[in-house]
Amino acid sequence: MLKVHQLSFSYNTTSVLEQLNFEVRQGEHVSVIGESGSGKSTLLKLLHGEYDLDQGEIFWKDEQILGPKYNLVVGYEFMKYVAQEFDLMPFTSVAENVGKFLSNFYPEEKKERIAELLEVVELTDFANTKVKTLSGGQKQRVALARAIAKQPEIILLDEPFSHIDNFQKQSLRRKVFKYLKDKNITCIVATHDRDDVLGFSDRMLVLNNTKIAANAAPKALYKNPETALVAAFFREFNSIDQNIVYAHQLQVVENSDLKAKVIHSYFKGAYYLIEAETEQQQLFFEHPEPIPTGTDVSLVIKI
Ligand SMILES: Nc1ncnc2c1ncn2[C@@H]1O[C@H](COP(=O)(O)OP(=O)(O)OP(=O)(O)O)[C@@H](O)[C@H]1O
Repeated sequence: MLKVHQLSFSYNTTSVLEQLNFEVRQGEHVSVIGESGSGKSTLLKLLHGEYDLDQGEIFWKDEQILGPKYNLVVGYEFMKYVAQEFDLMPFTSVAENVGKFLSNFYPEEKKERIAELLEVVELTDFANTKVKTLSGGQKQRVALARAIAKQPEIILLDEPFSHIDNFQKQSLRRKVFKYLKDKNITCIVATHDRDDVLGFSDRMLVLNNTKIAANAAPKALYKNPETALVAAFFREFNSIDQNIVYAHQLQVVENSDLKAKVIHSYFKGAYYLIEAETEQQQLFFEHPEPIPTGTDVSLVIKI
């Protein structure tokens, strides 16, 4: 169990996180979301022991996570952190990078383990390629494989799939998160991508204004987002009479009190996102077909 108690941290005089309290169980998958600059990366670095806290404490089981003031070497055996910048060995092969922290004592087992890890991150064909010749996304996958090589108890991932193209992202995400769940590895992911959260996270921590604005299951927050910040993370939404209404919850009908004029139709694949305006506000709704600009429509909220 990870326990964070009254954690406060500032860079020089700028307060970034104030009095955070939360817990994460062994094997749990928790996402940390929030606007750019809300402190997601800082929180992961603090959990990793990279900085000294201003206040509060962090425990993994019975061990207190301490910053550089108390620890000569940053980090702990049971914890791995994959930062946005990956610290790889550029002139050695993918396989050597992945196996860097594995013991050479049982070379056959080491080889098998590296093969298993390369399979998880879909880099089997690149085992002998030098890291310096890889793309950003491939490097990110090497960093992921290296982090899980020694089976940590807890892994901290900062935007883990940000460099990976859409062709591979979906399957890679499923493989990596399934691997972590199967091995009961606690996983904390800082992300901007709702697809990293929906379908994978047990819980979401929302950072806003130095505080935890929400801490709940993604489904609960999706169904009842409460704030624009949370709703915007999931999908396009409107604020109607101070209620959050997702674009897919607005439907065109023959006649209603909510009337709007269409401004633009955006092709979104399975549907069109229609931008419209009433006398008071701009509205977005989803529709199976484009609607000509200037068309008057009546809308109802369909919950
Ligand atoms: N080393 C540093 N020194 C001083 N200020 C910093 C440092 N690192 C981050 N900050 C500031 O702390 C705040 C939080 O930054 P952080 O990188 O944790 O946010 P984030 O939520 O991870 O952002 P993003 O989503 O853009 O990665 C920002 O205002 C940032 O400018």
